[in-house]
Amino acid sequence: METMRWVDGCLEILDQTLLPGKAEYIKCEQYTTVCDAICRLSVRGAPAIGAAAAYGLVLGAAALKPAGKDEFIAAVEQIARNLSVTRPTAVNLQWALDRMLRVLHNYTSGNVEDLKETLLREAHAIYAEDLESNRRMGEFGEKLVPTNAAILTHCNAGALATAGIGTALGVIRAAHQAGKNISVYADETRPLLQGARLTTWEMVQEKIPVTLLTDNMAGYLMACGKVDLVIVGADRIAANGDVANKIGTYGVAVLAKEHGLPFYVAAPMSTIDFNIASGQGIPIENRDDREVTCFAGQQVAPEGVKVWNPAFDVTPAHLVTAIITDRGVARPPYTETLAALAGR
Ligand SMILES: CSC[C@@H](O)[C@@H](O)C(=O)COP(=O)(O)O
Repeated sequence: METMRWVDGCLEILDQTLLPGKAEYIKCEQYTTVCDAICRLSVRGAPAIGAAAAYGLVLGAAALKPAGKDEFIAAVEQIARNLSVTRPTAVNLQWALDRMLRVLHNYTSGNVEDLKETLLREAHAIYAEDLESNRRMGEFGEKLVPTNAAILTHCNAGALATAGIGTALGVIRAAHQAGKNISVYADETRPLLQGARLTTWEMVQEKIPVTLLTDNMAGYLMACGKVDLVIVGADRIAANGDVANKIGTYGVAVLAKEHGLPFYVAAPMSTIDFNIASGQGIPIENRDDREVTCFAGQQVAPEGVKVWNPAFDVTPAHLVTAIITDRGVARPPYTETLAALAGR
């Protein structure tokens, strides 16, 4: 099932808020519908947000009837700004929009209609490249997974978060395909349950053995000797290898260190932000209090209680055993190895 698809000039987004109960697509005819879908997490996961934003820009541009090219460019830049503020942490969102804006600025012909078509081709390219990048991460990462490994993952870094087989789950899929007899433990991932709702759904569909646990069970699971390694995705990786990912990832990394387990991060190069030196510079999204005070539509905390709801945390590079990218596997010191993979 595709995370999103381009049909007759519209973007259709699989509404992940309804999974696993219902698989329904939201038809986006206007870019503002894409903005809403990103904010509500109907489409989520760093690479998927980037691709959706690129298509959103195409929809916004298509609706413009400018007097001239300069006016068109200014209007598209404003649409890009509106898309870019929907979610601040996943750098793939800004990366994809920057790539679209480069096409916009480098276009030399005066014909706005042709430019709109060129923007659509770039959005398709972003989507197609992510698919291929997932495949390569799977190929590199699978080699790190021993036969019979029990793998703990957090949140959903799977097909639903990307255009292809996923980042962390892409590695898991590749290891499964290689006949390694692996099994998966999925953290439920409070508050929005991406692990319980999405990761287990993907694994069940693929017939990969999966066991669900609540987030506070991960330490005991490791202490019982039931985990061989951890693999997670990332929303933004700083130049020094500090990793921002779904809230709770940091705790899992600390636990992995305590139990002497490898902690791997799988992410495409588009997730690495060389403009940010360390995790301290990564913007962390804070979300609505109701995500914490309510559970499955039920109020579970007193009305008006103070809430802290950061959607992501930062795992320091020293807790990360290796970063599996689409260009190869980086090991510490990440400042050097990530730059080398990027050819910088
Ligand atoms: C391949 S996706 C990696 C990350 O984006 C994923 O682990 C994650 O944290 C997603 O958070 P979400 O808030 O669901 O967008």
